[in-house]
Amino acid sequence: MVGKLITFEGPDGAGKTSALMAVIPLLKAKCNQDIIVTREPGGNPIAEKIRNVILDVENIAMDNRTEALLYAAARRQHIVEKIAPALADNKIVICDRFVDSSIAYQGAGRGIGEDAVAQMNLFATNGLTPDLTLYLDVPSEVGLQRIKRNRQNQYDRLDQEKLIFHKKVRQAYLQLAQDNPKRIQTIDATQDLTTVVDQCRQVIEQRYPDLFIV
Ligand SMILES: Nc1ncnc2c1ncn2[C@@H]1O[C@H](COP(=O)(O)OP(=O)(O)OP(=O)(O)O)[C@@H](O)[C@H]1O
Ligand SMILES: Cc1cn([C@H]2C[C@H](O)[C@@H](COP(=O)(O)O)O2)c(=O)[nH]c1=O
Repeated sequence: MVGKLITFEGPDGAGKTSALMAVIPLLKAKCNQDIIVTREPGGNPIAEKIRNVILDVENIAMDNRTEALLYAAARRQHIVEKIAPALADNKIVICDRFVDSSIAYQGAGRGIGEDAVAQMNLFATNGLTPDLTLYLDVPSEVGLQRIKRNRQNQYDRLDQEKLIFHKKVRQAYLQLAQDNPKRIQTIDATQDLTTVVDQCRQVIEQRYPDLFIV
């Protein structure tokens, strides 16, 4: 594969989607390669259907390992249908969440174990790993407060989890960032959105100076 896979990660309410949507036009304006934007779980029709099942607030009976397997299944379909062909076509794929989310949420948050979830995802990804990950870090209280303030009518099954769950997720992300300092760049997402967007842009442009016309 010759393109680049760049992922955005972070706890719920960190501002990943907002930052990603704002940074894409800035990158596209300067980039000499095609950029596609996608998300997990989802990104193609089958994976979006799996997303709806996972996040449905009515599915309170869902077993933790079932949840982990569904995220991995959605990921597999997403990679096969969308990510791998785009990378083979030399595109830059920017993805809202990827395997790190499973390690943090299912591995740590649900308590399945980070190593077990990483192993399970190896089967789904066949070893595909992001070239660069932007981890938008916020304390769990801040992320949840943002969602409560602005998105209360769109609470999904994961958003509804207790604070302790979200704190475990954040700790796992911080550990992942510490263990993978070259791949994962941490951005303080408590800053205002303009600053966060500017820092995301700088990290990507500085990592790949050949791709951007400065
Ligand atoms: N830097 C910021 N400062 C204050 N509010 C922000 C900031 N970034 C995003 N928000 C607001 O926080 C809320 C959550 O943002 P967003 O949906 O982008 O987060 P997210 O990380 O994608 O969340 P989730 O993973 O739960 O979908 C939105 O209402 C957004 O307007
Ligand atoms: C990919 C992935 C996601 N999750 C969680 C994280 C969020 O709570 C939801 C996805 O919704 P968002 O609008 O994209 O934030 O799912 C997870 O637990 N495991 C995963 O692998």
